[in-house]
Amino acid sequence: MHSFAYRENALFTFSVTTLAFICAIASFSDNFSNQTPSAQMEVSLTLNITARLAVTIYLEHKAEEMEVKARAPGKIILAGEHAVVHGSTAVAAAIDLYTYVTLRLPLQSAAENNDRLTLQLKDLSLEFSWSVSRLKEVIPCDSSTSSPASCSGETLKSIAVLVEEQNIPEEKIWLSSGISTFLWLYTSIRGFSPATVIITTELPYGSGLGSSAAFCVALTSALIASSISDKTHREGWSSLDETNLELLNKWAFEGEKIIHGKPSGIDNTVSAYGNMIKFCSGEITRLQSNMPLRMLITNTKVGRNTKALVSGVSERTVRHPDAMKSVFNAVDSISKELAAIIQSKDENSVTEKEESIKELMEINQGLLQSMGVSHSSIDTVIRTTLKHKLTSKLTGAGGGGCVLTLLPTVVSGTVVDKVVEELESSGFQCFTASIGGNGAEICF
Ligand SMILES: Nc1ncnc2c1ncn2[C@@H]1O[C@H](COP(=O)(O)OP(=O)(O)O)[C@@H](O)[C@H]1O
Ligand SMILES: C[C@@](O)(CCOP(=O)(O)O)CC(=O)O
Ligand SMILES: [Mg+2]
Repeated sequence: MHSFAYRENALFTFSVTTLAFICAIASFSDNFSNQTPSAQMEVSLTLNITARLAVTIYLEHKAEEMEVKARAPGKIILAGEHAVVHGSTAVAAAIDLYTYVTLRLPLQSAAENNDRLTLQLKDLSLEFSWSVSRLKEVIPCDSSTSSPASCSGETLKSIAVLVEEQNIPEEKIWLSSGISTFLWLYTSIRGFSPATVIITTELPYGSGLGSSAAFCVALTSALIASSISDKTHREGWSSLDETNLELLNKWAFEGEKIIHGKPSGIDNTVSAYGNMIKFCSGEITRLQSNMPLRMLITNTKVGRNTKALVSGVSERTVRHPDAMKSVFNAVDSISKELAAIIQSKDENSVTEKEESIKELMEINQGLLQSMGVSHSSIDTVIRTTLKHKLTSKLTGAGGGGCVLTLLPTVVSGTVVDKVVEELESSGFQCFTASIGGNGAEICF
């Protein structure tokens, strides 16, 4: 339906432009040679621009497809990972590293000749493709629904068959859950229709910076945007309205369930809404930071899998429910205190606030250790930064992945350079990212 609207629009603009073009030729041709050279030049320029416009619109129409782009950011968790899955409070912030999705939908006539759903993962030079009839044959039809619903075990099994057929290279087998999620979200939101979906990302995969959530949020944003009726072209990125944000966040959470098993929802929420949030059992409080917050991010490059780490903590909780309850309670207090410090407008100097944050990060890291999600590579980062009196904690699921190091305002660039040099000489990769930026955005 919306594809038609787009085509009619293009045809209308094309006709008007062509008419203007013909009128211009008619009115100028008779007396063109009688004009001064500068007037002749002006006429030629007008005709040239009009002709170019007409050709561009004609080509756009001939392309016979509609394109929607979306992007969603990764995140850091300042306090509360894992415990948040068990009902504790956590604090997270969006970072300025994004996953981008381009959705190309063929218009009606072109769709008749193209019956494929294609997924291109550009950074990995991988392409996966299914005929729409194959998708219809394998995925139960009731999976297409207008409101967010969970993927049933039966549907997930059927989708796994479609993923297996793609013969993913063994060294990239970790992508399987992402591709299953793609098929589930696409067919649930857009049904069984052809398209090409192109994905690129600035986030490292499986490193604690929320690549899975950014992927689910960006994909869902593009899918939802494709059915928004007002597709007036706007320059640059624009955010979605509250209703669509809420809808896409619910869908992205369902996607995260396929990848994480039992996600808390904090990653998709911060990726969708951006900024800095306090999150507890689905309840979101947007935080307004009243102090500078600089973090160094170190990627240990030790691969790990969030699903396995989350289920490891759950198993430990089943074995030692009382002890783990106390651990989760302690994390809850840390996150609440951290959120209060960040937002506080009182006279305490920035240095005092930074000292408190440092200590809270240290306690949080100790508790993450007791949940069994740290790693020797994380310990190496912690030891290296501590030599320079800097405090670090893991971020995300742990087990390797990324580590955050607080960079207080008094710390000089020379010290930071030294720490980075030392960390990188151990084979780690360091970078800084701006904290608390925009959430999901779309572009037509
Ligand atoms: N751009 C992407 N394309 C396809 N799958 C992705 C993409 N980004 C993330 N994923 C999926 O998410 C998984 C990583 O998620 P996870 O283990 O939660 O770590 P993190 O979210 O910290 O990066 C990958 O193994 C893959 O299945
Ligand atoms: C461990 C956890 O708290 C965060 C996982 O983040 P990531 O997938 O490692 O980026 C899990 C969750 O909250 O869903
Ligand atoms: Mg994840």
